[in-house]
Parts: sequence; structure tokens; C-alpha cells
Amino acid sequence: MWTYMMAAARGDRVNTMMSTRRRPETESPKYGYNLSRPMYRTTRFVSPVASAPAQLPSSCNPSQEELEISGGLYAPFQPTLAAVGAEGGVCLPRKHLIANQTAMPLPMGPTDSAEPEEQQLHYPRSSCSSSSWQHRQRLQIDYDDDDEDDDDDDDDDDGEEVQMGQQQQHQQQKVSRQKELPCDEVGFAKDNREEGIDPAEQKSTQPRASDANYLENGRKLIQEPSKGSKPSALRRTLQALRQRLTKRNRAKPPDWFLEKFSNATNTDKIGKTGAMDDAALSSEIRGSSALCNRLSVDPTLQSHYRWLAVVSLAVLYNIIFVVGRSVFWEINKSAPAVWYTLDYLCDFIYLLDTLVHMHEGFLDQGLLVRDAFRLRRHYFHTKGWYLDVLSMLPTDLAYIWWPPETCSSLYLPCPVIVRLNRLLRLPRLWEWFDRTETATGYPNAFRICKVVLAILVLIHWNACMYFAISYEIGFSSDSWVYNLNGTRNNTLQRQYIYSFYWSTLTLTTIGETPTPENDVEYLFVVADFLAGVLIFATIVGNIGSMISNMNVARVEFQNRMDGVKQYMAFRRVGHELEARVIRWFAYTWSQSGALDEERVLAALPDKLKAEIAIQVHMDTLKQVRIFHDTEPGLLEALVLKLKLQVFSPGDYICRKGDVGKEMYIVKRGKLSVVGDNGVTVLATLGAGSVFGEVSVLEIAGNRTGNRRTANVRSLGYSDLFCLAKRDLWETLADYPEARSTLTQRGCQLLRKDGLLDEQIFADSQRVHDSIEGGIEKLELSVENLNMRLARLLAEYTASQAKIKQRLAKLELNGGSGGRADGAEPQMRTRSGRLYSLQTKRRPRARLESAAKCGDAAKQNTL
Ligand SMILES: Nc1ncnc2c1ncn2[C@@H]1O[C@@H]2COP(=O)(O)O[C@H]2[C@H]1O
Repeated sequence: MWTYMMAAARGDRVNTMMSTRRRPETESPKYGYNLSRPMYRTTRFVSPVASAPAQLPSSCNPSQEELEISGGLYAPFQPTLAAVGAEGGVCLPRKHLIANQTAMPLPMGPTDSAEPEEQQLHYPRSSCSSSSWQHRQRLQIDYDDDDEDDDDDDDDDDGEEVQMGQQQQHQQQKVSRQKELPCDEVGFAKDNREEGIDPAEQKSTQPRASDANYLENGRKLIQEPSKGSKPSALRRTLQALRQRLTKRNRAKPPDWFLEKFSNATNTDKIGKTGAMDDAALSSEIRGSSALCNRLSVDPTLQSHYRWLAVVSLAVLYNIIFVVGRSVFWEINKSAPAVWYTLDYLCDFIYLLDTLVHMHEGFLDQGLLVRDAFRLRRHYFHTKGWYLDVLSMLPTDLAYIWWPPETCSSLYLPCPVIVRLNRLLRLPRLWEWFDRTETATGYPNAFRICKVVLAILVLIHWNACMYFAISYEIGFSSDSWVYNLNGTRNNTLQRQYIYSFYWSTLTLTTIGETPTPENDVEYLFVVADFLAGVLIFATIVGNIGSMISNMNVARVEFQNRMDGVKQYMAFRRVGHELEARVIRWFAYTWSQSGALDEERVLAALPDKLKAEIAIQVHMDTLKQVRIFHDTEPGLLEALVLKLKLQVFSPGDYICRKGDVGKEMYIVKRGKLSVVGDNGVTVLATLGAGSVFGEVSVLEIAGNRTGNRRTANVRSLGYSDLFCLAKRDLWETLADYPEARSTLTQRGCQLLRKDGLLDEQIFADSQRVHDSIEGGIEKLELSVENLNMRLARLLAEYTASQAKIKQRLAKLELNGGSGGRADGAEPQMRTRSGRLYSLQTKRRPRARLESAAKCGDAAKQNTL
């Protein structure tokens, strides 16, 4: 990114730096995603060998042998530095470049041009002074500092090799950019000013012998030259600090692979970013004025969710304290100022919430309505508005006649009970609960917390009720009611704790409570018991099912494993095989946490399933070359047909001579392609490799027919995506490019083993080409015919309209004349009008013009 910005500041052409990356045809603007692709992506997956050998200059094209050595046709897509694109002008296998870079000392100023070509291209300096070289080196040092951050940001998990590839690519880009730098001092000084580098300091920096290790030993040595210059070091430290500080706020750059295959559109993002322009939100229903739109609240926003959390707190406060303070008079007395403040703060929140609620967007035919007027109208048509209004009624005005100070043990309930209407905001609390339950990653844990909260609130209310009934009957009047006598019983703490204890025992029906002594007490206890049984039966049942749901996947897995174990024991399967099966179960559980991943996502539509699958298996899929070179649709079409299979160490995935029924993509693990003897390893395949396609593709001229050409064995555990032959054929029918890529690779392999009959293959290609040519011609003529048909249709409709007009005129004439002169044959229509069956004599001029029109129409038709 930094490299990109620096170049942009200098006016360098962007594609100078991007030249190392081949633009696959799927990135053409027709797919509409390459223009917005940030620079970091272009530097990460540059692999000219991997992506476009055909587009490289012929001299640069690595030979077939080289391809196979560096991973082979079946090797995964790896970001390597095998070559530089056309503008860079260097195309070498990666191993050559590394060797060159490590062995080659850095140039010490101008040298003669008789150097090896590769060196010149890596360190272009044919016409530059030594100072410009120093400047370049400094630039390189700066870039490397930046790279460090970029690397950290972009991909922490990439292996050493990837990072090395990236560094080298950056260096290549820098070199190609530096080649465009003017070598004269003026241009150089300008660059320095832009960079903030003191020219004097520049001159003092001499190339050192240790610089030869510059590329070899990584960053430590890269930073060496700057150690001597204090201002520069300070500048860089500050820069690094700034970057570190801003990094936290920087959103993680989207993965290009995900971006390519994501179905997300702007409409998905509605409401998620405030900065979206009107064009992007054009699908929303908006009001006529800006203010009107600004008033609307998008309920899908995170800020709205947070607001609901605040309202929920206010509601919870009222649920607990309005009831509690109405009965336990001591609470009210303890800190009246605090209670007043909290009460009116909650009222203020309620007021704001009413406004928010009133302007919450809703969906009308799938579109978010943002027109404030419509929102308000919609709000007043719902039930919620009167609950909101009732909960906001200023019932505290009753304090004027019923001051809160009157509250004591002699006078209950306290006046604060007038605020009970505040509890009517409960639906907003439910709304927050629902949103949290949907959003949380731990829905069962959240449900349990919700149930526990409900139990606590119920017990609290019941405790308040018990205390209030005790007051009504008279404190300490019998053994059932609360005994207010005694210094300890008189305290608020004891009053509340005892009431809560009593309430818990009664509602849970698990403890002995004092026996009621009068009718009211009996009735209250009976009601409590009934409520307790009902409520707790429901709650306990719910909690039980929630807890068992929490590990339902594990239980199911265990059951299925037990079933297989029982079967093996019953059928007396050998111990070794049994142990392998059990190890397979253990590995599968550890890797996926489920036996049947497909069933988990069964409810989702295919598009979403495909997106999830792409994200989950992204690391593997983006290494598969055919997905790079073809349209995004191919992966989308294939990904849902891929079945994940796990193979244990030593398992043969396919044996030579078997009929090929599926091909494979390696997700994880290592596999060997072994010869007939089972020992000679022909190739080793890793994540992202594709194999098994030769026998499936039915390549014309394949001497083995549809039989496997080699044995493939799993070295350790390996997870493979398996693609059935029928699925592959179905999909490739729509993606001929991918098919020809796969066929070409298969052919190369067959050729290597002498299994391809070139004559048959060439013939089939010719037939294929001629058929394709024929199809193209046919398509052209069909198009032509379609156009002519459309024209004819248009003419036909026009002439029909004319005839109708003429008929209408004739009708009029017939109606107005009404007289039959006897000479003209006439007919009577159903309406009773008379029509002349003889053609009317037209004036000559009219006839001529009609003839002309007819000619013109004929010409058009032709
Ligand atoms: N020399 C090789 N290097 C890499 N892969 C191979 C080699 N020979 C065969 N294969 C793969 O092994 C697969 C065996 O089944 P198929 O013949 O269908 O397709 C074959 C190729 O995909």
C-alpha cells in the first residue's frame, strides 16, 4: 500500500508496479472488481509461473521440466517469484532468482554494462551516479520498513516462503519503479525532498561491504545503513509509531479471494456504514428532505443495538426498584437524591427512546423505509406506541398530593408505586434480548442467563408481595408474617433477605416455610405454590433442554461412533482395523467438530452455503489454479458439490488401473503419487493440489481409457475434497476454459508417461475445433435470423395497424353513405351496417404513394 502511495505521489504509472502480476481474464472490468483492488493484493499472490505461463515472453517461459520441478502441474498455486512480468523484463524460475540474490554482491556504484543480464535487471544503474544508487538503496530500506507492517497486517499466518516471495516481489516492484526514476541530481533532490531525506545525509551514506548480505539476512541487515543517521532514524521511529497506533483502527483489508467470490452487494451493507453514498442506497425508500431522512433510525445498526441496551438498563432499574422501593420503605429513605436522579434519568431515556422508536426504519417490500413521515405513521399504527405513551405518563405528579416522605412502616405502599407504569416499557427489553440472542455466539449460555434473571425478578417481586401482605396483616402478628421485632429484624438488610429467602423457598417448593395461620396467608401460599410449580417446571425444563442442546453435536457424534464400534465388535472386525476406524473418528472430530457438516448448513440457501464453504475452505481453494484462471462462477458451482473425505495414514486414494469416478483437491495433508511397485514416489502432493482428473476427463487418445494412471497414497491424515465425475462434467459444460485447462494438464502428464496417442488427440481436437467453428457460424446465422424476424414482426404489426385504420375508415364511409346504388355488391355486418365488397376507387396519387411505401417496406425486409 505504502509502495503504491509513494509511487502515486511521484506520478509513476501504477501498472509499473503491478506488472509482475498477471491479470487473469476474470479480472477484466466485466467482473467489476479489479479496479477497486488494493495494491497489497497485487503483491501477495504474484506467481507468473503459476498463473500465466502462456502470457509470458517466450524466452521467459519456464520449460515443462522446470514447472514440474517447482511443484508440478498438480502443485498448488503458490506465490513465488519465478519471473517478473513483461515490464520488469526478467522471467526466471524462482530458485534461480533466490540463488542470484543471495550470491550477488550489491553494486558499489556505476559499473560497466557487461554484467550478467540478470544482475542489471535486478539493480538497474547503467546511467546513474553512485548517489542515485545510494538513494535507491535508502528508498529500498524505507520500503522494507513499510513492508514489515504490511506483512503483519495482511497475513500473519503466511509461511516463511510466502513472506519471502512477498519481499522479493516488493523488491522487484521497487526496482522496476526505480528504473523509471530520473537519474539526474535535480530529479533526485526532488525525490529527497518528498521523502524528507537530507541530501547531505544522503551523500554521507556509503555502501558497505556488509550490504552484500542485504537480501540474505533479512530485516536486521536491511536496517543497518540507517543506524548512523539520527534524524532519519527518528523519523522512521516516529513513522513506525504512527503506523502502530493507527494500525489498530485500520480495518483488516478484505481478502481478494473472498472479495472475488463473495455475493455480498451494496444492499447487504445497508445500514452498516454511515458513509455510504446515496447512489448505493438508492434502493431504500427515502423522504424528500435530508432532515427527514436523517431523522430515521436504522434498526440493523450496531448503535441502535447499543441504544436498546441502555433502554433495557432503564427498564430493568424500574422493574427492580419501583416495586422494591414501594414496599421496603427504608430503601427510599436511605438516599432520596440518588433515587430522584436515577428516576428522572430513566424518564429522560424513555423520552428519547420514544423518539427513536417512532423513527425506526421498517421494511416495505424488502426495502428499508427512511421517510420520517411514513415512519411516524407506521409507528402510530402499531401497538407499541400506546405502551410507550403510557409508560411515559408523568404519574409522579401525584407526589404533590402524596409526598414520598410519608412512606414508613406505618404507611405502605410508598408513593413511588405511582411509577409502576414505567414497567410498560418491557417490550423494549425483550427486543434487546432477542437481538442479543440472535447475535451472540453463545445462544444457549445467553438463554440460561435470561432464565436466571427472570427467576430472580420473580422471586424479588414475590418477596415484595410477602412483605406487603405481612404489613397488611400486621408485622409480628403471627408466626407466618414477617417479624419486625428485635434490632436485627428491624434492619432493611434482614427485611429484604428474609423476604427473598421465604419467596425462594415457596416458589421453588423445595423448603419448609412457616405454616400460614389465616385465610389470606393460606390463599397467598397456595397461589405461590401453583405459580412456583408452573413457572419452575417450565424454567427447569427449558434449562435442561438448553444444557443438553449445548453439546448436542458431541452427543450425536458419540452415538454414531458407539454404533460403529458395536457393529465392528459384533462382526468381529480385526483389532487393527478397529483401531484405525476409532483413530479416524477422533481425527474427524478434532478437525471439524461434526460428522456431517452438510447437515448443519442444510437450512441455508445454496448461495449462502457456497459463500460459507468458500470462506471456510478459502485457504485451500485459493491455492487451486483453475479457480484463479476462470470465472468466479466455477468455484461457486463446484464448491457445493465438493465432499470432504478424510483418509488415514497409508490409505490408497486410488490405485493404478482402477476406473476413475472422481477427482480430488487436497485440503490438508500430504500424499504421494507412487509407481507400480508402491515405493517409487513420482510426486508429492500438498494442500491445493488437484489429482485424479486424468481418468475422469476422458481425454481422447488416453491409452489407459478411463483407468487411473498412478497410485495415490496418503502419507499422514489427509482431508480431500472429492468431486464426482458427473458433477465435474456437469459443471465444466458451462466453463469450457476450465475444462481445457484441466485437459491440457492431463495431456501433459499422459505425454510424460507416453500414454497419449497424439494422432487421436490431434484428430479429436480438429473435430472439436470444426464443431466449435460450426457452432459459432450457426450462432451467427441464428442471430441474423432473429434480427430479420424481429424486423418482419415490426412490419407486420405496422401493416396490421394500417389495415385496421382502413377498415375503420371504410366502416365510417359505409355508415355515412348508407345507400346502395345497386351496382356495388354489399354485405351486412352483425351491427347491421352495410359494407361495399368492391374495392373503392382511390385517387391516383394515393395509389402511387401506397406503392412507394410497399417498395420501401420490401427493402427494409431484405
Ligand atoms: N507424475 C505425476 N505427478 C503428479 N501427479 C500425477 C502423476 N501421475 C499421475 N498423477 C495424478 O495421479 C492421478 C491418478 O489418477 P488419474 O489417472 O485419474 O489422475 C492422476 C493424476 O492426477
